[in-house]
Amino acid sequence: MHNSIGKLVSITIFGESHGCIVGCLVDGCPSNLPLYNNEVQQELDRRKPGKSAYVSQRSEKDNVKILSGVFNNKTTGSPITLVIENTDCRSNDYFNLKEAFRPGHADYTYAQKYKHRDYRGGGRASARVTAAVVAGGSVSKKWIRLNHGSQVKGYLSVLKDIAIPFIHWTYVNNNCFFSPNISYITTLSKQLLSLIKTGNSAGSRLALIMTNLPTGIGEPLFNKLDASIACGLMSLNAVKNVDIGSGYLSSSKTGLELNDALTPDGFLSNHSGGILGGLSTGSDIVSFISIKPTSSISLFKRSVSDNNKPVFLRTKGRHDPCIGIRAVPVAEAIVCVIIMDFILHFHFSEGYRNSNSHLVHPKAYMY
Ligand SMILES: Cc1cc2nc3c(=O)[nH]c(=O)nc-3n(C[C@H](O)[C@H](O)[C@H](O)COP(=O)(O)O)c2cc1C
Ligand SMILES: C=C(O[C@@H]1CC(C(=O)O)=C[C@@H](OP(=O)(O)O)[C@H]1O)C(=O)O
Repeated sequence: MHNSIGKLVSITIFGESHGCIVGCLVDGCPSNLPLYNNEVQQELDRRKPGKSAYVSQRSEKDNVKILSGVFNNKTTGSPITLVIENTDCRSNDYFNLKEAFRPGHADYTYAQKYKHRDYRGGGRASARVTAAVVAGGSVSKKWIRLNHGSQVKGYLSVLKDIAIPFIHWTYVNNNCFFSPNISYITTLSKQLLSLIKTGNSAGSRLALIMTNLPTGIGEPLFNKLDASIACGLMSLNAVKNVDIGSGYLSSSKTGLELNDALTPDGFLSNHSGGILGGLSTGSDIVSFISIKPTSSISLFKRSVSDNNKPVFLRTKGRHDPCIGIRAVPVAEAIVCVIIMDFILHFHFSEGYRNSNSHLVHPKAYMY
């Protein structure tokens, strides 16, 4: 099992949904980064379940403990260990999955590979472990902001067939959908409540914007910035597609339409999503992810038992009707780790040492 991501700075996550804890080891964070417990907690509070009628009703406080790597509220340069206790598990809900596989979850594939599966709440395959990603990512989030003024921000852009037009960032953290448009709250609420009532779930799409990045971060050819961002995002539970800039729409465009023209003041558009040749252009990096509907639904569906007998299965437990809502802080967190890793690499590059040549910040456009 591959539990780490990142090279110069990395996070390694551990724990299961219904075990004692989940946690994260952050290795390679430079010393002297001011880090307070409440900063990590703030990020965890954005993600935790049980906060509204529109998410999993599992009631986890997600209180984080910093066990190592921080002394007098500053990082020491040694590994940072962050742990979060699991306090609201109801493992009995999962006993029917001991010998049968939920359609759409990881039960079947884990059983095939490991031959010994923790079926309680999805075990290691549960998005409970994304709490650990958010805790670890909060360290990178702070580091990139303090050292480069860079930020990674996400929002819900589509819920099933409802496209949510972006209005302003101020709305995003002030409603329980991470919606950038306050006039859509009633529509989103109605859609979700009717899905919850019928025991069904919905897919979604998130937008992620990375601002104020140095020009030239990334590592062509096999560690391109876009490839690494996509790898981080696709590593998250339930993410089925990543677009960078115009993404899949690029295939239906002409060169004249898609090429971002350059002027002495910078780029005139950002169809590239802020990345050319695997390196950042200095424009905002723009990415979208598509997330599948929650597989654990309370409607019956055909499946098989582990001795390959047909069964008709519905899932118990407390599940998110739409994963994308709580995935916003998770997606931000993993991208922060990747960006910090590349910025650390960038510190060894010519572009960084000869900062009079390439470190200009051209005009950055969001779309
Ligand atoms: C924030 C978040 C919350 C999730 N909540 C649930 C959930 O409540 N129930 C569920 O079945 N899947 C949920 N998932 C998705 C599963 O964890 C995921 O589908 C499963 O691990 C199988 O992996 P895959 O979808 O990437 O193939 C969630 C994912 C994320 C990112
Ligand atoms: C616990 C969390 O999310 C869980 C993710 C999840 C899954 O299958 O991914 C299934 C549910 O677990 P349970 O059935 O034990 O409530 C969610 O609640 C969390 O995000 O902290």
